Amino acid sequence: MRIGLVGKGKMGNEIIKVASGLHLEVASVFDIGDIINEETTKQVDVFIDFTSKDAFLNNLQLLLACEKPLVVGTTGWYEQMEYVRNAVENASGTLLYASNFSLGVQLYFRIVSEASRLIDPFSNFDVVISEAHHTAKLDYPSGTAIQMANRVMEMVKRKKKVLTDLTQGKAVGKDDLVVSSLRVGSTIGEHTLLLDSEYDEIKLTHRAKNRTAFAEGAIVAAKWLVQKRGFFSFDDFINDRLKS
Ligand SMILES: NC(=O)C1=CN([C@@H]2O[C@H](COP(=O)(O)OP(=O)(O)OC[C@H]3O[C@@H](n4cnc5c(N)ncnc54)[C@H](OP(=O)(O)O)[C@@H]3O)[C@@H](O)[C@H]2O)C=CC1
Ligand SMILES: O=C(O)C1=N[C@H](C(=O)O)C[C@H](O)C1
Repeated sequence: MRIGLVGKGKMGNEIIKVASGLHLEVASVFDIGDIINEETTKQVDVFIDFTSKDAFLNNLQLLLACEKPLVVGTTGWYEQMEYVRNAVENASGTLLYASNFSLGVQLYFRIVSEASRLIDPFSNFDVVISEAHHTAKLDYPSGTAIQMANRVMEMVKRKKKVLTDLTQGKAVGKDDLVVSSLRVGSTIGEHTLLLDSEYDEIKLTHRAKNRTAFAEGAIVAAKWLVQKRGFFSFDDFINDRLKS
């Protein structure tokens, strides 16, 4: 499998390192300003994109026109999910996305769902999400925190609205699910689900120690995707693996 890497930043460089350890070829690297077309992507079997929301959305049609599967690690674009899904389907293309390619986070997502299900009947507990990342991160809340919030909203019936920004002079409602973002130093990624009552608190935290798990997950997903066609999330891959 020959990888076409889109974006050579922190994650792009990690993909190059992990791919080399797995004896996989990164056949082409497309950084900002590089041309993506049929000619320049001849050597590529699958694209892996770690850029930015704007870069990903701007490159999407160009990438689909190359008729290669596309693994998307880039976050920040989930409000355009339907646009992206339609673009992939109209092009009869193949795309898999994840907010977080760490297998530990995929396990954590399931723990978040289960904790939310358990706390649902106990209305004396509030539920809050927080995330911390490095100061260079462009999007907030993190894609991972958005997916945690989706899981909480699915299970905790008293939460009606996700609140990612506070308003001066306005208190937080009991039915608001607060998602708070902190940007500090070179923090790789930390997510917490906090269950808080008058008497005690339960904190469930996932802390990434480095970026290797993100890169490994994206490469494993790329290997799975080259056999497929359609629009997928990393959950589809995990569920498929759990079956076999
Ligand atoms: N799903 C997951 O597991 C993970 C997702 N992420 C997400 O991945 C994305 C990238 O993260 P990270 O690597 O830390 O960010 P970086 O800023 O370190 O890297 C992004 C790279 O993309 C380049 N770029 C910008 N525009 C384009 C373009 N049009 N075409 C090609 N390359 C372009 C940037 O170039 P320049 O610097 O010159 O602008 C930069 O080199 C973010 O959205 C982040 O949230 C991050 C970690 C894990
Ligand atoms: O920008 C990052 O660095 C990360 N982004 C992802 C996200 O937005 O959830 C995943 C990881 O936490 C690192």
